[in-house]
Amino acid sequence: MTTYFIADLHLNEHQPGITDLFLQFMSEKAPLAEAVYILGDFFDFWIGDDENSPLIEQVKQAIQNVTQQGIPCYFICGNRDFLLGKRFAKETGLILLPDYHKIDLYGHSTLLCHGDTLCTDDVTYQRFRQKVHQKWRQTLFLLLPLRLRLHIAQKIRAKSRQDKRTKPAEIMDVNPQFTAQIAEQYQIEWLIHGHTHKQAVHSCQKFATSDRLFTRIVLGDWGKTASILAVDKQGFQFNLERE
Ligand SMILES: O=C(CCCCNC(=O)Nc1ccc(S(=O)(=O)N2CCN(c3cc(Cl)cc(C(F)(F)F)c3)CC2)cc1)NO
Ligand SMILES: [Mn+2]
Repeated sequence: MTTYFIADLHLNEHQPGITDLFLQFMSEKAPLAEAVYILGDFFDFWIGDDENSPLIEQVKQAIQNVTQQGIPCYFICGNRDFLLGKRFAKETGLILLPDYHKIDLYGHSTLLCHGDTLCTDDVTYQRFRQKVHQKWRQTLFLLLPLRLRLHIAQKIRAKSRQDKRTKPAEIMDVNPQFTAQIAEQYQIEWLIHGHTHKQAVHSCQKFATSDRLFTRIVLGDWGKTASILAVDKQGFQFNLERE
């Protein structure tokens, strides 16, 4: 039996090819899985569970088909789809997980997260994140009419694109010291996350002094190809070597 991990599909209306890759994964691989974990930035943006579109309907149906077969599908929100909530989960059978979630993965103590919380050097982003994760702000935002939320979202996305162009690349990667501290705190061997779009397997030191290591597995973003991490009792592998 295999457990799958995917993240950073950034599903949106303008990239139907990625949606097709997801639908293919959910009809060919997921039904044979022990579990499926979606580790955030699943949608390119998300302004509330009341939003609807053919894309959202199609994706909901695909998830529901799998969860109704008794295959658990878990979701950790990303920096783009942190407003995906209980209603979406109820409609699809998705199980929402907190920002950090520890599991036993075939005998390996493993921590799952999206990865944006590990990018502590990006102070302006962390400030933005802290604000929009405040419950009262989310409640207020979700009370706004959908059209107004869409308008605000477009503005913020444009600003994000601008920031991404101007920020030095290294601050948008995980902070090694903070990541090691999290690994130590949760007492884990494996850390699986997405967000940086840099598919890789890193062997990291828990602390500068100690020789204790942990393995950091980074999921890639989806584009022409999917990035799917498959784990079973023999170990783990990515579906495709990146071109
Ligand atoms: O890699 C890096 C950097 C990576 C880039 C980080 N940037 C990034 O994620 N940007 C971003 C994420 C989500 C969207 S959105 O369109 O989905 N949407 C916007 C409006 N959202 C909102 C919510 C609340 Cl509660 C309150 C408000 C308020 F108050 F502003 F109205 C707005 C809900 C979500 C738009 C852009 N660093 O390491
Ligand atoms: Mn992300």
